[in-house]
Order: sequence, then structure tokens, then C-alpha cells
Amino acid sequence: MNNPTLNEAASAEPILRVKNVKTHFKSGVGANKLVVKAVDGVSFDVFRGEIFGLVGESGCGKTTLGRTIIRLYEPTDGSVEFLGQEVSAGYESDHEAIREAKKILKTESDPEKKRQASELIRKSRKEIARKKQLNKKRNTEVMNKMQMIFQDPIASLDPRMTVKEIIAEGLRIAGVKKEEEIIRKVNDVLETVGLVPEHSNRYPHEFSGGQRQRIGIARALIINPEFLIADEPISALDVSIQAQVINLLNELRHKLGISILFVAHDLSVIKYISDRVGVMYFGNMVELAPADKLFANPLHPYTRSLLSAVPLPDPNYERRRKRVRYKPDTTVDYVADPQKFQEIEPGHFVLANEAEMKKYRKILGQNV
Ligand SMILES: Nc1ncnc2c1ncn2[C@@H]1O[C@H](COP(=O)(O)OP(=O)(O)OP(=O)(O)O)[C@@H](O)[C@H]1O
Repeated sequence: MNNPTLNEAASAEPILRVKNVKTHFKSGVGANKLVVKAVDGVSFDVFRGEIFGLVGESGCGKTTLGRTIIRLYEPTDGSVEFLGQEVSAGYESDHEAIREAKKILKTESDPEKKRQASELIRKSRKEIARKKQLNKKRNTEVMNKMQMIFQDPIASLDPRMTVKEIIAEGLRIAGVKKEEEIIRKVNDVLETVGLVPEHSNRYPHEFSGGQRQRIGIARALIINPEFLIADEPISALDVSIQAQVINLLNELRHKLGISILFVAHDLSVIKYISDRVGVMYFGNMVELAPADKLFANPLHPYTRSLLSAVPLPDPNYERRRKRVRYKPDTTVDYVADPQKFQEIEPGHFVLANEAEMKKYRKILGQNV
């Protein structure tokens, strides 16, 4: 992927690489077998110090993708690399390769082709075994550098634990035993998120929603992560305090150099906080660009429809505004001219076939 324009806090070194990740949920058997392709082949990088916004309507697979990245779900296919290491991988395409090779063994008479098919089966089986092994083991040192902030601070904090106990849990799991060290670290992190040491002996119900989210952020920060996944971190909060939490996350990225994958359905928040934005639709990424480019020149019809739904604080504009509903164009022949996720201007990617690329190039004023 090309090096896009990044916020000055960010560097062009990827901290996370998501490579053609698929996460499918299977249920039922035989004729009742159902497969939900929650994430169906998504690729992107997150750079150091960058805030990457992931946006899309409910059900498009944002949460599933975040959970796959942090290893709550195993990918069905593709792989996730974090801090330069492969941390999980799926093997559906290896199974597919084996099935295809077996067909060749059954039908071909050409000995060379048969030899190649046998070799492919051997290699694919080896890959499957390697990936299963990878998914089983957990490199705690690497994975501790990735933490999650949840949508609902009330549901994610144990009501019977004090703030100190909640925040210190990660330290204890990491093997820190000295009480003074724990107290010092908890107090430091409370300060980082805008709370004070006196808060540490209270219980979650004694705090407002915004403060609880700060506690959730402190809990994530205590073991010095380099990457945070913030899944709808403000959508359960009052509008009046949403901005405070957003500003806090932005500050953390500048002060601590942390990268953030910010998942949201609300484009106005994404626009404000993100360096780059990925737009998801039904398990696929349909557009990815630096935030300013995406908002200046949205190309994919789904991105356009999402943008048309962002309210502006201008009543005249609001009255005139037409909301476009996105209906995928059923007249386009994607079999003859298949869609690819391709770069149309530096750092700006769109899911399109060649006919659509021509149209989009015109919109951008490029010579076609
Ligand atoms: N554990 C699961 N088992 C089966 N299907 C699932 C599971 N989790 C999610 N799904 C399905 O996968 C699709 C994507 O869901 P996901 O929660 O990732 O979307 P989302 O964009 O995060 O939506 P929301 O904002 O509502 O959480 C949906 O159709 C959902 O019903």
C-alpha cells in the first residue's frame, strides 16, 4: 500500500497489517448449514501513531473485524500481523487448494500435473498445521501491546471491584506483585486519563458515564499498549461528554504515540479524529483514504450515501439535503469486469471494476 498523507504524529511504519482477512460464522449442518460472511476479505495497514477510522452501518462487520484483530475470533482466512509478527491466520484457502488438487489427481492423466497437485496438497497441509499451531499459542508479550476499549463502560466494568482493582488487574496478570509499584502505576494512569488518585478506592457506579469510559481507557493503558482498538467508544455516552473522550484519545496518540483503530458508525466523529478512514459495507472494505480526501472526494456510492446522512448544523442546508440510499447497481456485470480494491489517487483506494474506475477518474478530474 502506498504511503498516504498522515498526521504529523504518525509514521509510515505499519504497526498492524490486516491481510485479506475473512471471518465467517458457520452454524447448522447439511441443508440447514448457514454461513454469515461477517468479514469477507479485508486488507489495510495501521501506521504508528495513526488513528484509523473504521466506519459502516450496523451489521457491516466492524466489530467482528476488531475482535478478529485482537484474537477474540479466529480468522477463517487471511492473516493479521502485529508489531512485525504474524499473530493469527486462517486456512480456508489452503483447504480450497487441497480440494482443487484432489480433483486434478482424480481426473488428470498428465503425470507432471499429478506430481504438482500432490506437492500442493503436501504444502497446503503443512500450512494448515502451522496456522493451527499459531492460532493456538498466544504470544502474551506481543498481544499485551494491543488493548481494547469497549462501547459500554457500564457493562465492561465489574461493579464489585474498586477502580484500583479494575485498573490493576492487567498488572497483576502480567506478574507485578509489589503493592507500591501497583499504586504508583494506577495513580499515574488515572492522571493520564484526567482522573485523580482519590478516585481509586471508589466503585464504578459512583462515576458518570464519561468518567467510567476514562476508567476503561485507564485499564487499557496500564500495561503500556502500543495499539488500541476503540469499538464505538462514545456511542453510549451523552453528546455533551463525547467530545471530551474523543479529545482524550487524540491526546493519548500525541502524548504516548499510541495507534488507534477507531470503530464507529458516526461519520462526523470519524472525520474529526481520523488520519485515514476505511469504509465497510457487508463484510468488505469499499473505500479507504486519508480523511480529508475521503470527505472531499467520496467515490464509492456507499460512501456517498453514508456522507449524505451526516447532519450539518445548518437548518437551510438540512432542509434542502437529499439523502441517498445506497442500492448496489444490479446492471453492472461484475463477472465480465470484476471489482478490485484499487488505488485511484495516492493513498485513496476504492472497490471498483474498470468501468467504474473510469467514472471515478472523471470525478477526480483525471485524464481518462
Ligand atoms: N458470533 C456470531 N455468530 C454468528 N453471526 C455473527 C456473530 N457475530 C456477528 N455476527 C453477524 O455478523 C455480521 C456482522 O456483525 P458485526 O457485529 O461485526 O457488525 P457491526 O458492523 O459491528 O455492527 P454493530 O455496529 O451493530 O455491532 C452480522 O450479520 C451479525 O449478525
